[in-house]
Amino acid sequence: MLQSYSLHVHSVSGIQWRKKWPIAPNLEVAINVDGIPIAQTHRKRDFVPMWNSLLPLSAGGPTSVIGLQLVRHHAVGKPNTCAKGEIEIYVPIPLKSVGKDLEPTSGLALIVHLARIGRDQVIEIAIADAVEDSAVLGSVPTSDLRRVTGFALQNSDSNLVSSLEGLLKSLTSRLDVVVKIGGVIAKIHPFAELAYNVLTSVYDVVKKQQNTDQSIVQLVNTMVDVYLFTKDVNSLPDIERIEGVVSLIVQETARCALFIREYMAHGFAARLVGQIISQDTQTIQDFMAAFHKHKQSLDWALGVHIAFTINNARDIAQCSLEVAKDTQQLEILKNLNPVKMNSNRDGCLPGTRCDILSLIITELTKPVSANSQNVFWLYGVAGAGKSTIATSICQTFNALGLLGASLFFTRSNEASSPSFVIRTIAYSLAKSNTQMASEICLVMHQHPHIIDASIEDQFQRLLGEPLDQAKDHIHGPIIIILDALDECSDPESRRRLISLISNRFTTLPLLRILITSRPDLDITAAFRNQSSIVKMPLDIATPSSLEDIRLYIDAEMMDVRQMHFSWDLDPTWPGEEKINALGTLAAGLFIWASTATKYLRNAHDPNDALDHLLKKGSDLDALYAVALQSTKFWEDRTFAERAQACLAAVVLGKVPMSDTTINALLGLDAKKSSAHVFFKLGCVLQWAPGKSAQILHASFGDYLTDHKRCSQESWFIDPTFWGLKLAQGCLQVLNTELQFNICRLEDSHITNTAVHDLPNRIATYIPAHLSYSSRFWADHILGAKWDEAILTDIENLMYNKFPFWLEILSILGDLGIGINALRRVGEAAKVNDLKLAQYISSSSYI
Ligand SMILES: Nc1ncnc2c1ncn2[C@@H]1O[C@H](COP(=O)(O)OP(=O)(O)OP(=O)(O)O)[C@@H](O)[C@H]1O
Repeated sequence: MLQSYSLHVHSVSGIQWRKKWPIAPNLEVAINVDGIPIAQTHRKRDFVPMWNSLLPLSAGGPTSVIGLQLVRHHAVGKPNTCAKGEIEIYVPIPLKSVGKDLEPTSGLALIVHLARIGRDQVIEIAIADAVEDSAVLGSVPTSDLRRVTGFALQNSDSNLVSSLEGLLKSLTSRLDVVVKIGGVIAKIHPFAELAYNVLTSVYDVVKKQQNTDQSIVQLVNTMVDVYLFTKDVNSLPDIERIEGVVSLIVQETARCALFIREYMAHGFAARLVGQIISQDTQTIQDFMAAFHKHKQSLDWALGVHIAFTINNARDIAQCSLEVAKDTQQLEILKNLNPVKMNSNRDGCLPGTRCDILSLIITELTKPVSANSQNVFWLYGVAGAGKSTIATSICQTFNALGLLGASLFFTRSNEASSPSFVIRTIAYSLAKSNTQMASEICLVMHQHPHIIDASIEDQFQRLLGEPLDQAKDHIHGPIIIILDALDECSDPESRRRLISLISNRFTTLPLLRILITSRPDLDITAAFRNQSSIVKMPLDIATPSSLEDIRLYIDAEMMDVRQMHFSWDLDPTWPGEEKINALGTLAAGLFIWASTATKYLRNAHDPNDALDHLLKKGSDLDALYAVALQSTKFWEDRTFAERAQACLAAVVLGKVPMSDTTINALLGLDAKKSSAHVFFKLGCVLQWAPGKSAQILHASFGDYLTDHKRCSQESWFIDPTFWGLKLAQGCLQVLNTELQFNICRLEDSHITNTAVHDLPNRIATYIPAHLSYSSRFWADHILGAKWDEAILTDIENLMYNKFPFWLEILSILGDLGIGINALRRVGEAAKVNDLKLAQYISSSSYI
């Protein structure tokens, strides 16, 4: 008798082509049953095709074999088979009869039908099974799910509930010991506290429930066993001795607690069904294995009395979030063209910001539910410490494997643009979760130009839909951090992003989004009345903020004393009274305390410098003035101008530049290098010879360029004046250094991708200052006041070097920048020089 089947041909993985074909091959899958051709998929022209074809099949008997061939079609000539494989429909397993029930026979076989099915079908089968069981037992003979659930609840083992209750009680009390003794150990405390809070909430749920699962009881039992060490460790030195292992254990506990909470939230019937899906079962086993391993490490560390750390805790149990390993997927994902915006700073000094960190962690890890608030906005004045808090949160969730994406915006980074945000989040999510990776790759396949779409479209296709599809494979919250949103471009450019965050991000309950920013008008206006956004001001005047700053100053003084070792300062220098006085002057502003202590570190005479600081008062501008004044640059007019130019390049530069690049732009030679300026500004700039110079804090750039705050000072940087100077520097570089075939390519007709050593050639022939000038000259020119000299420089570039400029942009992969720049300069030229404007508008058509 004929039996019908459906075959879903999805895609092919692991293809390695022998040759690099210039055109994607045309591929199809041909299907036969028992050697007879039955069907084929549509052809797909792709190196990694996805067919997604559903094909009906018929087979004659239990031994039928389905043959599948990957066939390549050519423009001319016959198609050829690249790969083939077979599946048997039935798998008979030979059995031997045992016992007395069966006659001995040689042909006894169990026939197994193996097929992959979807989650819905699994649930259907499980419910049908449960209904059948209940019918056999004669209690609830109905197919109604609710009644099946009720049946399952009534018949579950109440002993398990009480044993889980008992175990959780003892686990939380042991964890409480760790929270208390680990209170000041930053490595342990946030994780222990999170685990404690979550487990307490699980305990409350369990007390109310009438049922539970054996596997969860076993898991909690294993954890309790690991925490036996709390009985022996009563003193702080002891816990410090085993700090490394304990830190891993509490991280694991926090992860596990979050998983248990999500798992328990699904209700018994759903969990019963979930067992069949087995993903949760696998996760539970992974956790058990990890805890056993930690227990061994701990026993060893306690036994041999040495501190012991295991690197890479995440290797041990990759539980809820897995890394996308498929290299082909990674290749596809790279087309999202994401940007790197990681935090490269330190988190909070241990012992500071404890309350706010704990509050944020609790908010971000609240149970997933459709109507909970999932966007958390921390706002406060410049330098209050928001980004440092965001960094600590980022580190905490990264260690827990729950960090989905983190974007730390900075004004000096061209990547801090709204257009990169959604695709960078999508890329990071895909990298942290295999299911998300598959879903996003599918979107990229269906919408190859998605990164050129509007951010609303990108949101829907790259976040909304994939998260919805992958939701069953995501345990618990995924944390997204957007730090310093006010530094993401300007209010006009980020208008749609802000609206997306306040209206649409709140519809993604699986994501927990921490946003930090200054209370800029556009952001405040958008978030103010949005009920699904938790608003949290970072108040600098609270007693705990003041105490945190005092702690910070105290800790920083150790560095100051070390720097000034030749002064033989007392180990308690400058004494409690002066530390308190500095704390009072900082008035809750971390940036004041941080700049002040850096100033003391770099000062020639620490005692003099400290007295000077104490006299100046708490104004941040006054502090910056003290730091700048102390360089003594401003007494000599020529030197002052050079220092000002160097600072302007750092503050107005479109990307961070090294001292050598800045020298080339400003026409400074080695004797007058910008390095001399940067060397003396360690308390406000981050710089090392040959490395890029960046301001340590955005508020310093604000101060230097604010007419109202420092126009009377020699260091004031008027953006219109210095913007023009930088534009002139760029144009002079371009007019001198641009030339035909700058990278010495053998053939100028081939594409960039065909030049295998292009990166080496770029490094050799295009120095950083030439690349910077090519990309940003037009940005500096806009908003500046044109004069005769700059007009001559622009004309020179346009009439004499224009093709070479386009060539360099094309090599750098930045042609888009050139076209945009031309358009904007063309508009500005209309006001200044009509002939040039006409020339530019005709070049724009090239
Ligand atoms: N808890 C902390 N522990 C140690 N240092 C801190 C802490 N908070 C802030 N700082 C220091 O203070 C400086 C300013 O803090 P941060 O950059 O976090 O402020 P912010 O509120 O994000 O400022 P802005 O809004 O201007 O970006 C940091 O560079 C850091 O050195």
